[in-house]
Amino acid sequence: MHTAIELTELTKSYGSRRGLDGLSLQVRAGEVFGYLGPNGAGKSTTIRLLLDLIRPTSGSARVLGLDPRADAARLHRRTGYLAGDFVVDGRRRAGECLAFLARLRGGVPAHRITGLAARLDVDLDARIKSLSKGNRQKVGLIQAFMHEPELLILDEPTSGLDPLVQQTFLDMVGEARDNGQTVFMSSHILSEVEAVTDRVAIIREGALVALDTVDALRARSSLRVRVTFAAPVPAGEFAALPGVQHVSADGDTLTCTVDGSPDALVKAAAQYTVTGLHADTQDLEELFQAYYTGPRAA
Ligand SMILES: Nc1ncnc2c1ncn2[C@@H]1O[C@H](COP(=O)(O)OP(=O)(O)OP(=O)(O)O)[C@@H](O)[C@H]1O
Repeated sequence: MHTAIELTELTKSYGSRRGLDGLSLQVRAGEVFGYLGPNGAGKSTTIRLLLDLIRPTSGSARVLGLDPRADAARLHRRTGYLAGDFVVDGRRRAGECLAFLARLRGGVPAHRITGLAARLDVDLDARIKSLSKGNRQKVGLIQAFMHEPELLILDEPTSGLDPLVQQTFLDMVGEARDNGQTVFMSSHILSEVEAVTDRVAIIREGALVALDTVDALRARSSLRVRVTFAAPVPAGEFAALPGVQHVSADGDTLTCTVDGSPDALVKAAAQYTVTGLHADTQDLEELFQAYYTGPRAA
């Protein structure tokens, strides 16, 4: 089986509100897939649909080749799920909760639980209610990873984790991939997950706006250019060039962005006396901001 998750025209309406709007995408078996989008984009809605915690208004989802609704019990045994709002009985000790969840999953070797707890620095004897938000999140991660499921579905797994623990988490994800497991994880911050993701989908207002590798998305970044001339130049002439946008002139300095080749810009600038030239690419976070706020087009 080469497809771990397949969404076809998946739509979820909450009354008149649209949670998800005809979303189609495929997650390949064995990949680490980042699911990104701003708050309210529909990430948790998608994840809840995958686990049959809510039902679609129309369209369909297949997970590990199964129907989330008809095959829910079989599917839940083969997946590890971390909810965005992971909650367990606060009066119980972390170790008791994990042992209980391990039994529900048909048994997990004790060393898997203690090993993950040691790695993430979780006190298994502590009562859940005494744990900080970050430590509760770590208990959530342990229960998702402990049975080495074929598919991990993680909703905002890095939320509340300090940078050191985030790195441990990323290592765990990398090891899961090496082990042949598939990881589908949501985040609204690309930099927290880009190091381990094979591909990322960016969604906004319930629809897909981009799906590619991080490198390919990076290659789509615009070039930011600042040219200084010996004397002021007519900005309009540059604004008309292919791919050149956001042109502004300040005295003898012209700034703009360029999509694609800068050839036309360089040739136009060469008609005048150039005294300085500076060019750099948008950083990834800026690019993502553009996806989050720019026109809704894939
Ligand atoms: N139970 C619900 N009832 C009504 N509207 C809902 C419900 N759940 C989600 N929505 C709406 O659906 C849209 C998508 O929400 P969702 O929680 O899936 O987004 P998200 O991408 O996970 O956001 P966040 O990053 O803030 O968790 C939002 O507009 C939200 O207000």
